[in-house]
Amino acid sequence: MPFPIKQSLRKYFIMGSQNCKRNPVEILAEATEAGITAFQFREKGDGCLAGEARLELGKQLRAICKRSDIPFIVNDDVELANILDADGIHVGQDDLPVETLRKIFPDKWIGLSVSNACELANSPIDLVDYIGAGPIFNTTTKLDAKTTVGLEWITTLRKQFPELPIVGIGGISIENATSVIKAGADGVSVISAITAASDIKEAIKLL
Ligand SMILES: Cc1ncc(COP(=O)(O)OP(=O)(O)O)c(N)n1
Ligand SMILES: Cc1ncsc1CCOP(=O)(O)O
Ligand SMILES: [Mg+2]
Repeated sequence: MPFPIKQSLRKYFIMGSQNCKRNPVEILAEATEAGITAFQFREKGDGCLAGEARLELGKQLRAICKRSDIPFIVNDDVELANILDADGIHVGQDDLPVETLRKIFPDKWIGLSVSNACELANSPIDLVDYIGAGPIFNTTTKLDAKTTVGLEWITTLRKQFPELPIVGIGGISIENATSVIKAGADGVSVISAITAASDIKEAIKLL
């Protein structure tokens, strides 16, 4: 993995076509020009693409990340991560276990969502490359999001794991992003702060 992980987590954009009011390929191209540091393809939820259409979009988004030299992470789907030659995969607590994933992908980044102390106790942190901590604030983007955990969750994780790459997620905006970093995260991961922005480049600059 040629990318420095903590720097890559700094402005981590997550998106699928279901999050976009216009062409996702154009949105990602603008976002990379504006300085996002990593991208996660998350084609999931109401109105998302499936089958060939999903794969075709994935290929186009993957090509943009390659051109822009930023990591391309696939959400949940091992087969898609393989086909698209992703740099990493992001999974949650109900997805494929990290122990299995690490055997399949010895060299790809594995990101794991950790939302509370119970999940943390059951997570093989030594096998993951980074943690997605949240939802930090209220979000309407993910309908089945867990209970909002607040900035305290970042502080707690950082105290326990001084060196672990941590990215905050959930309801992160231009206005509150700094508080997530001050709490100890290496970066912010956002969907709507970018996809719903009237000026994507300005939003990324302000983030
Ligand atoms: C960076 C990052 N953090 C958390 C998540 C959420 O993953 P998960 O809990 O598996 O939920 P879905 O995204 O699969 O709905 C994420 N995707 N990225
Ligand atoms: C995928 C995900 N996981 C936890 S909250 C969330 C959605 C984040 O979207 P937004 O940045 O629009 O709140
Ligand atoms: Mg998942």
